[in-house]
Amino acid sequence: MLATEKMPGVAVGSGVQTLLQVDGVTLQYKTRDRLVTATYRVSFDVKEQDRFILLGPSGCGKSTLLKCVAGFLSPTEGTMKLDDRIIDRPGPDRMMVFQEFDQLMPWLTVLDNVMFAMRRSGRFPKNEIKDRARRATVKVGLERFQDVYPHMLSGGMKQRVAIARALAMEPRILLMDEPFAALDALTRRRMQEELLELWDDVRFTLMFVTHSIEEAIILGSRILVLTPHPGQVRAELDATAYSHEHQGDADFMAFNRKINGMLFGTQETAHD
Ligand SMILES: Nc1ncnc2c1ncn2[C@@H]1O[C@H](COP(=O)(O)OP(=O)(O)OP(=O)(O)O)[C@@H](O)[C@H]1O
Repeated sequence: MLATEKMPGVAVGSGVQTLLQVDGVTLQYKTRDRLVTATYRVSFDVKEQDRFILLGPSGCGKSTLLKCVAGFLSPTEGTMKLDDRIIDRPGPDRMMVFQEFDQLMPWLTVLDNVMFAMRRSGRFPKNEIKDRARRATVKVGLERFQDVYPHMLSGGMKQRVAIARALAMEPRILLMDEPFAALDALTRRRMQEELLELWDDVRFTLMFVTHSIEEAIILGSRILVLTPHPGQVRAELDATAYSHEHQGDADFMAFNRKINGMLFGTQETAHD
């Protein structure tokens, strides 16, 4: 089935286990002369197989929240738990997928790129690494490209390698911070479609940061709308009903306007 259809009847993220619990999280940076509050008392849950979007204006703390999930910084207030365990450091159960253009090592083949992080982590028996890496590339549909170098791949394929490399570490959640922000509109759309297709095949749990309302609606199963700096939760929305095919539809446009109003208007905090 086409990935961009969001599968009516399949309850994405519902009835499945809560993976990540964020409870009243305030995040701050201490600089030499001031304290910057990036987010204020943010709470949300991410369930297995969610495509969970953090959406908000520049500076509202989206990246900071993602870094906290990754374990690079700790909350000043509140807790973050993954599988009921407090997150207090980085770990292979949370893999960050970086932007397409800086994430693969150009001198290594696809398979070697996937194996590199596995070797470094020391998590897997040496004699299993190659097989595991092969399985990860097969999972993302790149079995015929294992011995190819990154410059021979399309942008979408490079993204698949980066995701294969992350998935090979068997994370509980994939974290992506505005990976498509620098791309032209057509490429961006193709990458979004690729990501959804891959999600359809593999059903990983995804946390994705964007400040594009449209991208959030297309990619997300759930959208957390944050207020301007410091970020607070304005709303948590179900976006399972919308995808690329619905982009010009009245419903899609109305949903877009609703979110736009939440971000830039005066709408009250809401949950639906
Ligand atoms: N290392 C840092 N030291 C001090 N302040 C920081 C640091 N990183 C981010 N900030 C501040 O924290 C706030 C949140 O930043 P963050 O990058 O998380 O926002 P964002 O929503 O991801 O923004 P954007 O969409 O522009 O990437 C901003 O006011 C930013 O200036």
